[in-house]
Amino acid sequence: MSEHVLELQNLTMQFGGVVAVDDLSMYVDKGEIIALIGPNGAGKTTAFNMITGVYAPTNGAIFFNGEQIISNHPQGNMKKLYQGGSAGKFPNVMVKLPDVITKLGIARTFQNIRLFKDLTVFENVLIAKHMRSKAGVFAATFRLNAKEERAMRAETMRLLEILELADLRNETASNLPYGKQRRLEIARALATEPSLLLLDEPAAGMNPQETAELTAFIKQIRDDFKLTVFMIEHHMDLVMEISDRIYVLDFGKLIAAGTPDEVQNNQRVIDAYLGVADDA
Ligand SMILES: Nc1ncnc2c1ncn2[C@@H]1O[C@H](COP(=O)(O)OP(=O)(O)OP(=O)(O)O)[C@@H](O)[C@H]1O
Repeated sequence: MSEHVLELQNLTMQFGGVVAVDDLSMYVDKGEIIALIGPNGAGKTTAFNMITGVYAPTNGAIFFNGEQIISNHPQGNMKKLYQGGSAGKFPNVMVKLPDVITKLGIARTFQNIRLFKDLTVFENVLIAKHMRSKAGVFAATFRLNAKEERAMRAETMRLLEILELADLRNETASNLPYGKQRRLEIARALATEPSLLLLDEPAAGMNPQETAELTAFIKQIRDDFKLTVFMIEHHMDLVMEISDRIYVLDFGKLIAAGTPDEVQNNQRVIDAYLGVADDA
């Protein structure tokens, strides 16, 4: 049994003959900010998609707080096609859908911002809150539980205040400046009360000023919400400043892991990635 908040064991994701993630093993500990980096197409988002139940891995297992939550081995046609490692190591099959993963306490944001663009800031966060509620969105829609609904509205307001979005609560999401949309996306993730927050390129499209603000913001929410943060990011300034440890993927394979100093000085990483990263 693992004691890590998140542990991936020999994860492989194969799309037909394409091995997107190849035998990836790694862990994230409580309170850490961990970055997953690598060139375009290295398999980073695919790794997030396996952790959050979007894809069932072709092989391997995922543990959350020491408990196995996902496990699989090549099945059907994939038995012949399989090119990853560690075949035969994971006999049991355990699959979970994204909403179940969310309820366990793992939340994520996406590379392309996914908000309800025509709804207000408040409504966007309130809907995310319902994801975690016992009564669910159905009950909320038909006002089946007025007391719970009131509590959720109050919690939504409190969250917006902490994240400095309260003044914008009645603004339509699509009218927000880009940096605030990203912040709202993170607010939506936090509304589901996660203990582990996955951020997929949170600084994508941001200018240096917005990136610097985001760096401080991620540290702040890690502390305020007692989170563990696992993020994919191309902005090396942000990654090097904020990360406790960094994992580097290249063509689906883990090529390095270590502190920012260790990774920056790793020749394999320099060859594979860092030389081009700042242009990304
Ligand atoms: N649903 C899918 N079907 C087929 N191939 C896929 C699918 N999703 C991802 N891939 C392939 O898997 C590989 C890894 O893609 P992925 O998006 O995980 O990389 P990435 O490291 O997140 O890249 P980027 O930094 O550009 O976002 C790529 O070759 C991609 O084309």
